[in-house]
Amino acid sequence: MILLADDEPAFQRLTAQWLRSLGHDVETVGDGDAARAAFARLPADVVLLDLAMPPHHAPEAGLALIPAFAPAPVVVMTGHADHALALKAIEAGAWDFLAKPVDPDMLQVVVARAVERARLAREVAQLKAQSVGSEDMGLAGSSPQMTALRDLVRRVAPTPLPVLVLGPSGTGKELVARALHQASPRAARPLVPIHCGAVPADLLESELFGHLKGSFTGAHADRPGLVETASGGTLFLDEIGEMPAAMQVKLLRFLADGTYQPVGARAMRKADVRVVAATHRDLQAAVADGSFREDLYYRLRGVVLRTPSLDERPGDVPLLAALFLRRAAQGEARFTPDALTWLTARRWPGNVRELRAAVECAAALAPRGAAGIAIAAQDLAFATGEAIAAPGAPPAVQPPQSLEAEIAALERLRITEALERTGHNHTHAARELGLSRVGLLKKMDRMGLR
Ligand SMILES: Nc1ncnc2c1ncn2[C@@H]1O[C@H](COP(=O)(O)OP(=O)(O)OP(=O)(O)O)[C@@H](O)[C@H]1O
Repeated sequence: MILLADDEPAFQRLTAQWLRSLGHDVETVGDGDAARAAFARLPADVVLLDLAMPPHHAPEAGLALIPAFAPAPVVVMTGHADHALALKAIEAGAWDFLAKPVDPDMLQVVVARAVERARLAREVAQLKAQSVGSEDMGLAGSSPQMTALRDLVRRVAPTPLPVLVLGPSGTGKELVARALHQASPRAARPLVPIHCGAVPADLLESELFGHLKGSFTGAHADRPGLVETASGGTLFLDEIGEMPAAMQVKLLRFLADGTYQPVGARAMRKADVRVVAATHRDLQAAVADGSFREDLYYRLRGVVLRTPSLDERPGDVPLLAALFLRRAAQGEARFTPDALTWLTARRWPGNVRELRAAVECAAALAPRGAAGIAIAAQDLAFATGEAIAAPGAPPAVQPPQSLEAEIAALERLRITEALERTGHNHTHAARELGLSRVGLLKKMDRMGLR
């Protein structure tokens, strides 16, 4: 479908007639707001846009409109003498331009190219969506929990149902939202994320639903909201549990029938958006204590997906660590056996995010030998701030392997600390540790510390 936005009735009529005679579906509108609203309702494949239309008649307002139609190719129509403006439009993301009065043959060629481009973009998105069906969709892990989660994502993605993703912090809730979008028929349209807790409460409404020029101090121009930007695609409401009460009502109305009101606007608008929300908070408890609306909770939870913590699937730790190491290291890289033991023995309260950060940090700091980098337990401990070894100093904390090994590591740590504190005076260090001098020396011999 082609959206033709032009305020001259005669031009609109004749152009639409010509395009229809060439076999295209055409919808016509006479101003910028109507163009945006029509696109939000039903995203067109191609947009033909006159840059100087009501309500502003200023070409700058037309230029500002161009991104709202992404990813549809936009063909702008300018006056013959407006070459500079046409170039600005291309910079702003327009696909092509036509000079007015428009030559019908030229129009036919430009529109055919733009339609072909839109078709190719759709095809690429479809192929991508099919291929994600066979891979891990970016959600790595071979545990039964992750396999079940991926299965659910594949089943839910093609539906228009709203999805609520629940799980502790750092477990991949945003990745699930991306996988849902990528495997859905909306993949060619944008996925628009918003962190509901990061935007100040008084700005959230305008951020989500947009505003009209002059609707509040500082609103110097009309601005589309994220709902409009996500039109035809997916809106990801991250940390939905942080959404202020006043916004919860407005979001509820939008979820009920797809309508919303930009700040300062009189009329309602409509957008076709699939909503995925996520939170690490216990939403049911928030409903019980009155901080989250019950009706909104039930609207959001069309389908509930849960991302498991790493504690629930420790078997995924080596696999994820190897994945992050492959991504972070350029060239050969591996973990030493003690590093793998350390990784699986440790708990990861920050979940995959913490694991990823530790591996990336260790990979960046590890020295590169001829055979690439080998990351040891010590490097990981250093990366997580658990053991800061001074250059040349004996390793501070060894990875806990068994109770015996843990006791030995602690003994070694206490002895090296005491020696450092006493300037390597064996008598003083022994006294501090509650040992005889000979006893300390024997231990130091055994540990190779002399
Ligand atoms: N299964 C996974 N496979 C690969 N990477 C993962 C996986 N799960 C999480 N990650 C990575 O871990 C990091 C955190 O993931 P993400 O932001 O999706 O978590 P989250 O649950 O949304 O966190 P928060 O609740 O703090 O917003 C990201 O870098 C992400 O790429």
